[in-house]
Amino acid sequence: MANKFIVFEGIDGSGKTTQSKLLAEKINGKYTCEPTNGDIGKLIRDILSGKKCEKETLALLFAADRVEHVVDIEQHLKKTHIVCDRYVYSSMVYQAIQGIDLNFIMNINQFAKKPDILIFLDVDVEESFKRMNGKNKEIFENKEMLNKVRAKYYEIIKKRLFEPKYGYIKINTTGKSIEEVHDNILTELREKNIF
Ligand SMILES: Nc1ncnc2c1ncn2[C@@H]1O[C@H](COP(=O)(O)OP(=O)(O)OP(=O)(O)O)[C@@H](O)[C@H]1O
Ligand SMILES: Cc1cn([C@H]2C[C@H](O)[C@@H](COP(=O)(O)O)O2)c(=O)[nH]c1=O
Repeated sequence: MANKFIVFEGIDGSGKTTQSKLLAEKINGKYTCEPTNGDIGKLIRDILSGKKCEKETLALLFAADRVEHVVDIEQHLKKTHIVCDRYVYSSMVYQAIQGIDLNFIMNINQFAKKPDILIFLDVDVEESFKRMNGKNKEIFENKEMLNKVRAKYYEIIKKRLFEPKYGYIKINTTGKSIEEVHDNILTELREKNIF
């Protein structure tokens, strides 16, 4: 069976990093994330922490970071599964909400590799704020914004934009423990015969 490329998406504080690391460990895969820890990813994190930047520049930086990331993903897929914490769908959501045209976003990300599955971790915004507990999120730190982000994820999935090979898994994490969400994910992956 070929190694799988699995992507986690969801609003800030939905549990992506927690769950993607748990899944990567469970399936002996490699955890990766966007923005990456490379030079472009580091520049993006500087911007996200408050450095001024035009929204078009940020969209291009995420796409540029993704160019390097996709090369890395392709290499590692030869040897192991990949579990990715945020990917092109975050650009389709966050940059679109910032006012960037979706066709432009898809065009600058046209090289992005389609994942095998997208796991969308849904959560009530109120709960996500409690979980983030003051984490410094300059650009996207308000409930109205995160509600727009959540709605945009639903829109993308409904329209099946950049549809993964085996489709989507949607997990509602509100009121669930980390372990319960992890178990839900494993169950859904087995039901889709991903593993
Ligand atoms: N199901 C859960 N119940 C309660 N707390 C959780 C749950 N999942 C994650 N957390 C906690 O919520 C916080 C955010 O989790 P995590 O960093 O995994 O979210 P994230 O979606 O990656 O957030 P971001 O997009 O902001 O990086 C962490 O402190 C984590 O321990
Ligand atoms: C990949 C990607 C991310 N973003 C935004 C979404 C988040 O608010 C931050 C990343 O923060 P995290 O705590 O590391 O998840 O960046 C974006 O706007 N566009 C993207 O493509």
